[in-house]
Amino acid sequence: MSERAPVVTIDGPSGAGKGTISQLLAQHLGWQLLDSGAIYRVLALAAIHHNVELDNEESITLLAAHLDVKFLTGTDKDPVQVILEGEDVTTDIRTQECSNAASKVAAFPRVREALLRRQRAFKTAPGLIADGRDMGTVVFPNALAKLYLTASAEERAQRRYNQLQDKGFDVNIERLLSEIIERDDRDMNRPVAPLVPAEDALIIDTSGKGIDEVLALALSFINQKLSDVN
Ligand SMILES: Nc1ncnc2c1ncn2[C@@H]1O[C@H](COP(=O)(O)OP(=O)(O)O)[C@@H](O)[C@H]1O
Ligand SMILES: Nc1ccn([C@@H]2O[C@H](COP(=O)(O)OP(=O)(O)O)[C@@H](O)[C@H]2O)c(=O)n1
Repeated sequence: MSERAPVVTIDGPSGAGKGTISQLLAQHLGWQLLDSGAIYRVLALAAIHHNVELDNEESITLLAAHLDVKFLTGTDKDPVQVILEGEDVTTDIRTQECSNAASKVAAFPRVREALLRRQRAFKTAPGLIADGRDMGTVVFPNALAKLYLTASAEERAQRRYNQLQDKGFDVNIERLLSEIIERDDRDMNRPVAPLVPAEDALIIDTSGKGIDEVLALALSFINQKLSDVN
């Protein structure tokens, strides 16, 4: 692990474009990528597989401490392949059930604590792009550049609807919108590591902006920060 590897954090609510921009940045810069949401999703799936109640903080914390998850290089469609206890769960963790369950288990302080070291271990040379909800506020407070992406709930629900349909899931836009609003509310109002922009984050409202435009804004901010330290 490198103490000096630069970190760029990308936080924000569901469907804001974090995963897309993080993958493009990681490719462009040749840096590591941490999809922290995938860790909470895998934990939720493990709880469901092992019949652990989602409201039992102690059992979920134990599961988090012993979570057997691997992230492998995937395909163009799914650049990261997620393996839980030897099983490929790349698609399974993207269901609406798993999204909602992830946001429930993520609200427990001890669960978050148990996953901290695992997330920080992703910081290796030449640098890290960290995607999540508390990357710039809690996990990497000294990050070189912090971005906070957002968009209207309606636009985020529409994007997620298109994305899930493309993956072959059967989805309902009204349900998706109400679940996104409910999940935003839970993520923003939990007692630990709530979803909030870091004080020094650049906030980008991606409503009405294309992916290329958001990427260009992010890259110019990161390049400025990189040139400030060199
Ligand atoms: N600026 C954008 N404009 C339009 N669609 C976008 C934009 N950013 C991302 N998307 C699309 O929205 C969907 C959700 O984006 P994603 O990156 O998974 O969001 P998040 O990681 O914040 O939940 C993806 O299908 C992606 O291609
Ligand atoms: N750093 C993070 C990342 C995700 N999460 C939780 O995990 C859930 C799923 O995260 P995600 O990033 O995969 O979700 P999407 O933005 O892809 O919808 C979120 O709703 C959060 O509750 C978190 O608490 N902290």
